[in-house]
This record gives sequence, structure tokens and C-alpha cells, in this order.
Amino acid sequence: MEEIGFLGMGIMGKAMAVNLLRHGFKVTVWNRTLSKCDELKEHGASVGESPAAVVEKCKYTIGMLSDPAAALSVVFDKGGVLEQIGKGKGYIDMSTVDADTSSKIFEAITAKGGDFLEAPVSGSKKPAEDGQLVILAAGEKALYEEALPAFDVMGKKSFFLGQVGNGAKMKLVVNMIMGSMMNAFSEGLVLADKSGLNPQTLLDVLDLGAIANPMFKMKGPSMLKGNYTPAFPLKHQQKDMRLALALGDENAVSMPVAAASNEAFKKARTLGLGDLDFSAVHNTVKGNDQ
Ligand SMILES: NC(=O)C1=CN([C@@H]2O[C@H](COP(=O)(O)OP(=O)(O)OC[C@H]3O[C@@H](n4cnc5c(N)ncnc54)[C@H](OP(=O)(O)O)[C@@H]3O)[C@@H](O)[C@H]2O)C=CC1
Ligand SMILES: O=CCCC(=O)O
Repeated sequence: MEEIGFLGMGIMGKAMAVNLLRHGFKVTVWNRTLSKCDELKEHGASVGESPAAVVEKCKYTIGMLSDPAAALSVVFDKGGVLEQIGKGKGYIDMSTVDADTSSKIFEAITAKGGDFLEAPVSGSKKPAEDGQLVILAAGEKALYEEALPAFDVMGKKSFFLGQVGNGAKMKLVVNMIMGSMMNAFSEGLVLADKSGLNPQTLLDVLDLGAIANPMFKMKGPSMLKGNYTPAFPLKHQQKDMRLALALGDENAVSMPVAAASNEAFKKARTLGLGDLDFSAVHNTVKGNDQ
């Protein structure tokens, strides 16, 4: 089996790489903070000293990085992907970024003869651990087909969406909806409580009706306990709202609900909640913001 490279051992990258290793893939990993690779070694991974070193060794390499700046840095900076990418090698960026960022990476990689695929994912830490992600791929079809055995391990369903940019846009639309839902949910929980209702009963009612969904079901009980242990960090959700609003600007789509949600996430960030789960926006609605 060909060796797969994996750059970025954050919440998602680590879970996805461990899952690949469990399924018998050979994986070489790299992370900016190299110590985070130690745990992966215990699962059988090799460690590369730079993105370039990983790309040199592997037929294709996956990136799972925090934001556009990180995704660009890992490709373009010294020791980056571009130094070793070339004919017969592929790079798959699974980070959530905007279409412009993805296109810049695509152009640079194809200029060197390499193949590029963007493949952001829907699903969080637990689906990543369980191989239940939804993969939103776009770009080089041959690389998509080559990576399908790995996608089938990491995800429950892969979509091929055509040209580069479509995967990024689809992911931003999905997360824009999710972020707005989280704000409406938080407001509902607080409104129920402040108006003398039992918020747990609200969860039960919601779960039986037309707006029942896995996010309310999974996050609701922890939110009521004030537990915001990060699965999807709030700073990343705010980044996604920001990028989705920019996509709305480009396409002249008015999105007042998303804009208000972005403000709520920004407020939560200024209150120091950025590294907590995105459900911590509930804490700002509760008024615990002094
Ligand atoms: N968590 C989730 O539920 C989901 C997240 N996503 C998306 O996946 C991506 C990763 O998310 P997640 O794993 O949660 O994020 P984390 O914050 O846990 O990890 C971010 C990763 O990016 C690296 N990084 C940050 N800045 C740089 C940089 N300048 N150069 C190199 N590496 C850098 C970090 O390295 P270091 O350890 O050194 O800081 C770390 O490996 C994001 O785009 C996110 O929006 C998508 C679906 C779900
Ligand atoms: O980008 C993060 C998405 C989190 C999720 O789909 O649950």
C-alpha cells in the first residue's frame, strides 16, 4: 500500500490520521508543533521534519490546517509542499478555506506538474474518529479516485463536486447554516430558562418535532451543563461565518441571519471563548460575558 502524508495534527487531523493507521494505511505525519506527532508514532506513524519532507516520501499528502493563512503557509513557505510536489504526486487540502485560497494552491501545484484536490469535510471530532465524515471534494478527478480508498475509511460518503472552489463553497454554505442554527438554538435555550421553562423539556420537545437534528441532540445536554469542551473550536466557526459572508458579498446574497451570527461568534471570541467549542456562543447569550 502506498504511503499517505498527513500535515496538521490538530483535533481533526489527528483523529483522521489515527483512523487511517487503524485501517492499515501507512502514514507519515507532520505538525508545526512537532511534539503533537508523538502520539501518532505510538499508533505506527512515521514523522516527517517538514511538509516538503513528507511530500518527498509520499505519493499523495493530505493537509488539515486551521485556516487560509495556515493552508497557504504549509504550501508556499520554506520547507513547504511546493518544494517537493511534482509530476506523479498529489496534494489534498481538507482544511476549511475559501475558494480563492484553494485556487491559489491549485494553481501553484499544477504549475509544478502536481495534482490538487480540495476535500473539506462535514462532521466533527467523533465522526473523524469513527470514519463517518462527509467529504466534499473538487479538483483533479484522477487524484480523487486514487484517494477514494482513504476517503472510504475517513468518511461515510464522498461527493465529487467538479472544479476547484466548489468543495470550499459547499463547505462554507453548510457551516454558515450550522453557525446560524447554533445561535438560534442558544437563544432558545436561554429564552426557555429565563421565561420559567425547563430547558431539558425544550430539548425533549425539539427532539420529537420537525427541527430535530443530531447537533441539537448531541450538543444540547452539554450546553445545559455549561460544558463547552472543544470538538469544533469557536474560532474556526467564526472564520467559516466570515468566509461565507464574503462569498455572500461576492454573489450579492443578503444574509442578515448569518451576519448576526457572525457578530455573536466574534463577541464570543473577544470574550476569550475562541478555543472552546462553537456551542460556547451559548455562554454569551446567557450573559456570562463580563
Ligand atoms: N474540529 C472540527 O469539528 C472540524 C474542523 N474542520 C476544519 O478543519 C481544519 C482543522 O480543524 P481542527 O483540527 O479542529 O483545528 P485545530 O485548531 O485543532 O488544529 C489546527 C491545525 O493547524 C495547524 N496550524 C495552525 N496554524 C498553522 C500555521 N501557520 N502553519 C502550520 N500549521 C498551522 C495547527 O498546528 P499547531 O498544532 O502547531 O498549532 C494544527 O495542526 C479547520 O480548517 C477547521 O475549520 C472541519 C470540520 C470539522
Ligand atoms: O467544520 C466543522 C463542522 C462540524 C460538524 O459538521 O459537526
